[in-house]
Amino acid sequence: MKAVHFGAGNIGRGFVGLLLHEGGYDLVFSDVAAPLVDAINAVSEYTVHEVGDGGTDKVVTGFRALNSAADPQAVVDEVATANVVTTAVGPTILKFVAPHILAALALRDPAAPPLQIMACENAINATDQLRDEIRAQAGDAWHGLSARAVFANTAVDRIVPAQPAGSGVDVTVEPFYEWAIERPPFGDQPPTIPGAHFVDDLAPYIERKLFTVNTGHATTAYFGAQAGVEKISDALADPEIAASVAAALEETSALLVAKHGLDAGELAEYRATILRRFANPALPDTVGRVGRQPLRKLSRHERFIAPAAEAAERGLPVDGLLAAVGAALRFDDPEDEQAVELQRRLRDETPAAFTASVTGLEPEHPLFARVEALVGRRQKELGA
Ligand SMILES: NC(=O)C1=CN([C@@H]2O[C@H](COP(=O)(O)OP(=O)(O)OC[C@H]3O[C@@H](n4cnc5c(N)ncnc54)[C@H](O)[C@@H]3O)[C@@H](O)[C@H]2O)C=CC1
Ligand SMILES: O=P(O)(O)OC[C@H]1O[C@](O)(CO)[C@@H](O)[C@@H]1O
Repeated sequence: MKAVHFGAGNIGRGFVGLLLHEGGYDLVFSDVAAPLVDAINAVSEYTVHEVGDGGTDKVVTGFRALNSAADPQAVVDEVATANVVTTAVGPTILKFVAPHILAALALRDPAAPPLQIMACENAINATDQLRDEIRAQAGDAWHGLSARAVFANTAVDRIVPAQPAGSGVDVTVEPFYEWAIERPPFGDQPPTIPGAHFVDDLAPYIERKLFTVNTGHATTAYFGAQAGVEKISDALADPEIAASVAAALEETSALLVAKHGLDAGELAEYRATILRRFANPALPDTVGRVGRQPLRKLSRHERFIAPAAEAAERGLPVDGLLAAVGAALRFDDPEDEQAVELQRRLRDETPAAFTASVTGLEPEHPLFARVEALVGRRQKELGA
């Protein structure tokens, strides 16, 4: 069995690649970073170091790497004969992966079992986004190709920080992980990934994950950055920041209870677990990494605006989430392109135009005026 995984970065090597290896797949990594591809091909094994309580070392073997920028045809050929394709490239990069998969489907033996495709990104229905991109790029040819692949959405959860210089291909991760995958697209032949669990309806899982782990993590990062703290675990040790994170997460939990009927007590335990994970002092994680790409994180279907909008529509409280949005608007990291663009746009756009274009909220939405007011406040701080 063969799996091709696009994106040999932190989550690619430290989580998806590891679980595919444990499932018995030969692994082909595809990436565009030539030094990383060379480094992977220079070793015959790498180690995933789980740090913190209960962590162990896991060794991954049976892999190689291809550079899809230098040799796209080699990637297409591998995908054409693979059983599974996964991605962990970032949701905005899926459109660049799509042409390789499309070309591979055109080459694929029509009698072969359908290619099982799963995007492992922090986004709601990322695999559907990838499928829609492939379908759009295929045009009319899609009718003849669609039966050659099945697409399943997934929710992936493991904290994999930026890796310290000199660690080579090895990856340091937290011990915890969760990989929930939609079962129905596979019929009675799901991929063999013992570390994953298959669910009939992914919506509650992905929203519970994105609106708790990712909302909480990003809230910690933005308040931490505002306080001048560098490490995530240090940020959470500040009682004021911890209270702000707790306030935002109580609101997302209330939404998850109202929307999906999740149990309030179980959600409280889930929140406690993730706060312990963020506080793991052995994890070298920074507010810069966790706060990265604030424009993506402030968009309509993401970890702040999506739950706040739905909560507001239901008349549920949103003060904690809006406070987190206010902190996100102050995220000013010169090394992060989106943070630089965020601060530039805050200077250049009216509060209404900024709110509409960045958050995607409609002017008549119950949340719009409150976000617009936060933007106006930030602009006053900037003297804009
Ligand atoms: N790091 C984490 O803790 C988690 C990350 N994720 C998600 O996983 C995705 C990747 O995140 P990380 O691994 O942290 O980022 P990363 O930056 O470490 O890895 C991304 C990799 O994708 C590669 N890449 C970029 N364009 C590509 C292309 N066109 N084709 C193939 N490879 C390409 C990059 O060179 C890089 O090696 C994101 O969607 C993130 O939200 C999800 C859960 C946890
Ligand atoms: O690109 P993003 O969305 O920040 O992804 C990384 C996030 O995902 C997580 O791994 C949670 O699963 C966090 O470590 C981190 O905040």
